[in-house]
Amino acid sequence: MRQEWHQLSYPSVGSPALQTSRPTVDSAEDAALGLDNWRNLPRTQTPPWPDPAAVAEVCQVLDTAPSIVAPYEVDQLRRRLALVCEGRAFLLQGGDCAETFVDNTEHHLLANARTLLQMAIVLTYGASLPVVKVARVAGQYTKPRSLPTDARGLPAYRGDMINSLEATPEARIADPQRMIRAYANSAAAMNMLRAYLAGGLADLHAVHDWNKDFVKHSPAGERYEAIAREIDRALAFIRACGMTDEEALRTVTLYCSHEALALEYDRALTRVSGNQAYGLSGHFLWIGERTRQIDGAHIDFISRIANPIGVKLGPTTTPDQALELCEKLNPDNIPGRLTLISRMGNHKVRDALPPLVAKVDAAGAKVVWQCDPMHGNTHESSNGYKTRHFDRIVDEVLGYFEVHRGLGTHPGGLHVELTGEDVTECLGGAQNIADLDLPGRYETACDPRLNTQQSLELAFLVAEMLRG
Ligand SMILES: O=C[C@H](O)[C@H](O)COP(=O)(O)O
Ligand SMILES: C=C(OP(=O)(O)O)C(=O)O
Repeated sequence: MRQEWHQLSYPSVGSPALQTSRPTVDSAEDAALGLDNWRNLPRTQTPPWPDPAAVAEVCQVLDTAPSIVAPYEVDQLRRRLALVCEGRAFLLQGGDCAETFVDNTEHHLLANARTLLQMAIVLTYGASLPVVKVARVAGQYTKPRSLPTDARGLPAYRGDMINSLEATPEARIADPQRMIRAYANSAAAMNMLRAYLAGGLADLHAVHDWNKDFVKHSPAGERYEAIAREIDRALAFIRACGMTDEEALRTVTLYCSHEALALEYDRALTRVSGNQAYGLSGHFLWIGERTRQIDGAHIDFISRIANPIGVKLGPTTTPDQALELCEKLNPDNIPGRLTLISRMGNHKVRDALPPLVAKVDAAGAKVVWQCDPMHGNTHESSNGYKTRHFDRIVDEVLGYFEVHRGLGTHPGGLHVELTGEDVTECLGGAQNIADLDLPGRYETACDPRLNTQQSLELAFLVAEMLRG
């Protein structure tokens, strides 16, 4: 039976009692689920924990702690992503490159959530489709690195879950106690977001008012006025019909996601529900470009949990590798289970993406195709900052739409690094941020993020692409 969007919001009346989860305490069950197989497999980007016994002790604490998310939410997200897979919804995923403990504040979390919601309204209108909203939040505390050391020769910063950004040899030692802090921060973040989202943060009219403000004040606002006016008229129509009290207009579900890199953490927060394992450290977990080896530890772990999952695909991915990932990660070909996240770079997307999409599509593999226009477009500015240019980001998205339109597949979504703060980390956009502006507010702990204005501008441009 075809399920519609509104039927996926809550467990339907008459559904069985809410399925709860439990820690994996039975070793026979553990073995059957294979949740620890990864421990014997080749693994890259392993956190350089100095003392394995200390890691085990921390994991024992996390093993029985309440999980960050619940299995029914994870299932609900998978069903929503199935609609994306079928071309009946769009996926918007975004947030910090690296969350930090110090920035896990009410102000920062709400600013990021608000920016994502603002983008979602514009995209909903542009695509005329429901938008599934997934934040990089409540667990995005690990980073894969290109090199083991930084420019000063210190051990690389690997995310607050592993070591500290502070540039001293002591602060860079991997400390497993940080997993407990990451867990506590993630739980607090989800608690706060759930409360504000239920209390009106996502009210459609209020969020659109913020967008109108953006259009009014942005130097490029004129270009977006037409779409903003159309959304305005649509909302006025809804109001005139007396639908202002509709639950759907006042609340949204915002799912949380992070890269499953520190497998000790994600394994410790895995629980069993029914006869399946769920990675309950987040709703959606993904594997990065640097850890997607088909016989490696990360792919093995993620293959064993029931969550919707993603894999990043860079320009060196071969069509055979893409298909192998589908076969290994989604053997039952469940729509919504697997998202393939292309991050090719704007110069390569038009050549590198088509063979992958064609091969996966020809094999009948059901996937969500999502575009990450950030990670293939990083360069160093003339004054030494790691940055990305807005024009290249937009061009990669454009290339991604062209490829999917050419092949008749659904360009299912966007994955971006953004913040609701007025930072100066990415170049260009209507504010015309230049190399010399970068030091003004360059605050990221790792990679450059779009600021609020650049994020909204991207949403308006994508809305134009979706309509056109
Ligand atoms: O966010 C992604 C990666 O962690 C990052 O791009 C790697 O950065 P590096 O090349 O500075 O190590
Ligand atoms: C590290 C990331 O991406 P990638 O694996 O694509 O480099 C990321 O999204 O944070």
